[in-house]
Amino acid sequence: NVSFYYLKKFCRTITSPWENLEGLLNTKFVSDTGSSLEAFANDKNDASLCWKDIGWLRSITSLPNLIKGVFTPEDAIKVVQVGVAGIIVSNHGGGQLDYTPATISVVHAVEVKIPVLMDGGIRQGIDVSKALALGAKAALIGKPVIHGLAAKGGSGERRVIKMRKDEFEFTMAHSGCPRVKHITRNHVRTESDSLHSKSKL
Ligand SMILES: Cc1cc2nc3c(=O)[nH]c(=O)nc-3n(C[C@H](O)[C@H](O)[C@H](O)COP(=O)(O)O)c2cc1C
Repeated sequence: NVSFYYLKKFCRTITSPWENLEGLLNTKFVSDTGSSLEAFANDKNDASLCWKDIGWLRSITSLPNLIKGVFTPEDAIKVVQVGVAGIIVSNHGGGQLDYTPATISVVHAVEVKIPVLMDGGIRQGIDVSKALALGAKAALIGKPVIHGLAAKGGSGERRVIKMRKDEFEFTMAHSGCPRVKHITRNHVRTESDSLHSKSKL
């Protein structure tokens, strides 16, 4: 069974020693009291982080800052006020809190003048088209790339990205969009569009 094989490979990857962190932290796993990796992650999370810290972040780099995890129009307005280069609409791949809405269902509501990117649940090239049609400048991919890496290493990652790119181009060709700029809001219909058109009848 191919998927079981990939799953086994994936599990082996995530439970093997964290070679990229070798020498930076103790990679020993202690199952009953939590791993040292967990302690490391907790140590890096600062619960006192707040909006004013964005100004400090901007002051220490000339690179463009993007704020990820924005989900509501209210937060998007705050992000614009603190002056970053862009927003990533994200629910962190659903990994933080169950029952958060799918990002594809909220991306259209984040209407700001800075670029809006989105991630979460991009599984086929057509999902990229949907995200762009709903106002995103770009769609980002998380877990599928990791699955490619687990299955076949670097070539697996490249293969996943190529597949998504080919599917995206296929979608564009079949919806009459020779260029990305030709993808418009009219290329998708959402549940709320259907409700509006019903109420007009
Ligand atoms: C192994 C793994 C680790 C992640 N770590 C972080 C993280 O430290 N911070 C964060 O904001 N998002 C993190 N994410 C979420 C991704 O950045 C991204 O938002 C998400 O994977 C996109 O959704 P998708 O996986 O459905 O494509 C992580 C995701 C995975 C799979």
